Amino acid sequence: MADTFSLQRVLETFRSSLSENKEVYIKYYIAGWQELVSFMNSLGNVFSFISKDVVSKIQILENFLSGENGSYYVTIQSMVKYELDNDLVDLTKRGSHPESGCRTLLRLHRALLWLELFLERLRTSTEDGKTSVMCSDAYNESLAQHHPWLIRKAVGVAFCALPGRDTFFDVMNAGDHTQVVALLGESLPLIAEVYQITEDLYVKNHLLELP
Ligand SMILES: CCCCCCCCCCCCC/C=C/[C@@H](O)[C@H](COP(=O)(O)O)NC(=O)CCCCCCCCCCCCCCC
Repeated sequence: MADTFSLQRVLETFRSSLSENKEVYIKYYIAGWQELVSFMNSLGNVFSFISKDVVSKIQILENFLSGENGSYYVTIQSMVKYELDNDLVDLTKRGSHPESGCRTLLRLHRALLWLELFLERLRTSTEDGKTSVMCSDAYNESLAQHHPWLIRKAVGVAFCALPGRDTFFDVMNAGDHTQVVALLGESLPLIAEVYQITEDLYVKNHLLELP
């Protein structure tokens, strides 16, 4: 993996994560997150408490994928079926399976909604738009409701350290601003589709509130 972030690569990994019959490959789903983490790291140390959490969740899923039952973890769909069929998920309170694939992926899934909302704001923003406001509005509409007060406060502080819109567009490495906006327009439907497929699967299996 190259060390400079590119929005194009995020787009490609999320595109690869969708199978022909609309299942979601965990391998590419977490690769997409890995790209986003490297982007966040390039923005500074204030974000390291966030990236550490994402990295540990990526790691949990990677361990399942490369473990002896890895073949059940190829897609989100196969993981859900396997873990539920084998009672490997703590459904109502934390017990003997505190780090199931289902609950770990749910955390990333909720964050994917934040990403979608944030990128949509960024895409449609005007030159005087403030990334910190876009970020926190998107956060309040999504992830914030799942986070306790202390985390919300820490996240609020991190948002204040975000670079402005111009710098943000530049570090995405996707050409000039018009090109970034175009690429965002291309990426967003894909991210939204991956989100929706996962959401429907989790709704169907009553997994949206996993502890
Ligand atoms: C570039 C701006 C970065 C702003 C990131 C905004 C999202 C805020 C997420 C805050 C997470 C706080 C850290 C702790 C979280 C955990 O408590 C909590 C619960 O986990 P648990 O049930 O195992 O305890 N974890 C989570 O909710 C998962 C959080 C995942 C956050 C992912 C954020 C990735 C940001 C990627 C930035 C990419 C920018 C877009 C560029 C194209």
